[in-house]
Amino acid sequence: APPSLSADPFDEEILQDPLAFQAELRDAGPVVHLPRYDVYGLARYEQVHTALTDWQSFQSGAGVGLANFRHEKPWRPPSLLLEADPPRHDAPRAVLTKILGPRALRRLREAWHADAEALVDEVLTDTEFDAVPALAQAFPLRVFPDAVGLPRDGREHLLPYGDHAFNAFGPQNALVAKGTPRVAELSGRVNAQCARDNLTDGGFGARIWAAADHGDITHEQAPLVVRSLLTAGVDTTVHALAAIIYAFATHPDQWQRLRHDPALARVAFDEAVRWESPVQTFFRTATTDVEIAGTAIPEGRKILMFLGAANRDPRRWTSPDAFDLSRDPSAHVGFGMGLHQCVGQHVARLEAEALLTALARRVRHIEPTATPARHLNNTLRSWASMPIRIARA
Ligand code: HEM
Ligand SMILES: O=C(O)c1ccc(C2CC2)cc1
Repeated sequence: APPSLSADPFDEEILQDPLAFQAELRDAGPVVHLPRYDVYGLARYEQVHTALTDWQSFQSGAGVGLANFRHEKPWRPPSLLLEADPPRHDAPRAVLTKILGPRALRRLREAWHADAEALVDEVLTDTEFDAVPALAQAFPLRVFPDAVGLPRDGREHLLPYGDHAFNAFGPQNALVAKGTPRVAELSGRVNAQCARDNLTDGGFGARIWAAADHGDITHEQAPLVVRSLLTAGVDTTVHALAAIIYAFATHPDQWQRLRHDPALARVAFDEAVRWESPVQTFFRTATTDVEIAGTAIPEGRKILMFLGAANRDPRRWTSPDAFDLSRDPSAHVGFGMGLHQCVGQHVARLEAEALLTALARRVRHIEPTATPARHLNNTLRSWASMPIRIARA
């Protein structure tokens, strides 16, 4: 039988600072039973990579949270991408691959770089501010809803909706209870924003509906595919941008490297996603009795993949805890891997590149002015506030 650890991975102390627990998990073995939830934990890069790429043995269709959709009703209709396996997964995935691909984003590049410069100019009228609201939240909320084609009003529901959705992948703990009173209202608002007549022409949303007109997906599927963008596309990038700013505020030498070579913005984004892993965990369900690293996992059991732990596994990475722009972070699992690998990663990368390029030109020095405050979430590694001081270039 595999080793077991009695800790609760979703305990608030562990969510606040998960690194020691993740090291304990990795060292306990390639597969660790977690009796607290009767799930199997994978924290080493090799096993997480195996589970992510073997979608037949480790399925998403029973949900990618602790809840097993075969036994309990999901809190919302399952995603046609995240919580679907082939063949159901195929058409919606092909539609988003086209709409969110690097080529499709070329038309946004110039506008997003200009928006980033405008925002940074506004923010830098002060030299001390909280980077979370001022930059990490402000920039995605300035460019992404417009790119989707959302109306101006009602955007304030996106962050709390996503925060609850990411909590809901975990157990029914206090973090989920915190969001429950607002679920009906938030869901109503977000679902309304997926309706065709609420989406402006040319945006990602209208293009999803046009794909239904073209017969690539059905008109019943279209609003759910738009919902995927609204669920996955806001909180993730907000916390990734916060992670990038935190990484550079605490590694001034790396900031100077970026300033001298702005082309490093792209690798800086992936290194920050590896180092912080804004999406920390996801589950899979054993499709049949399956074996991984010599451990038998019975059909129907949940497997908990610690993406953040895999991204800091010393068996895979040299000096994993270092934030280092000279490494090649491209094999990180911060966007998943294989069939379900993040289809929105190019959108996220473009947002980060635009903001980082604007900051690198204007800011000579960044430093924390107080201990930053974590925002706790069952799935997201996130920040509530990050007070910094900058020196203008
Ligand atoms: C830094 C920001 C982001 C991070 C860290 C992130 C992370 C991830 C991860 C780990 C997965 C794989 C889930 C799994 O294997 O079960 C994923 C899938 C997905 N992401 Fe992202 N994501 C980010 C940004 C975005 C954005 C901006 C969008 C939309 C524009 C998006 C849309 C999606 C969708 C639709 C899926 C499901 C893909 C599928 O199941 O085929 N993500 N993301
Ligand atoms: O399709 C969705 O609704 C969806 C929700 C959350 C994510 C997380 C991984 C970024 C991905 C997709």
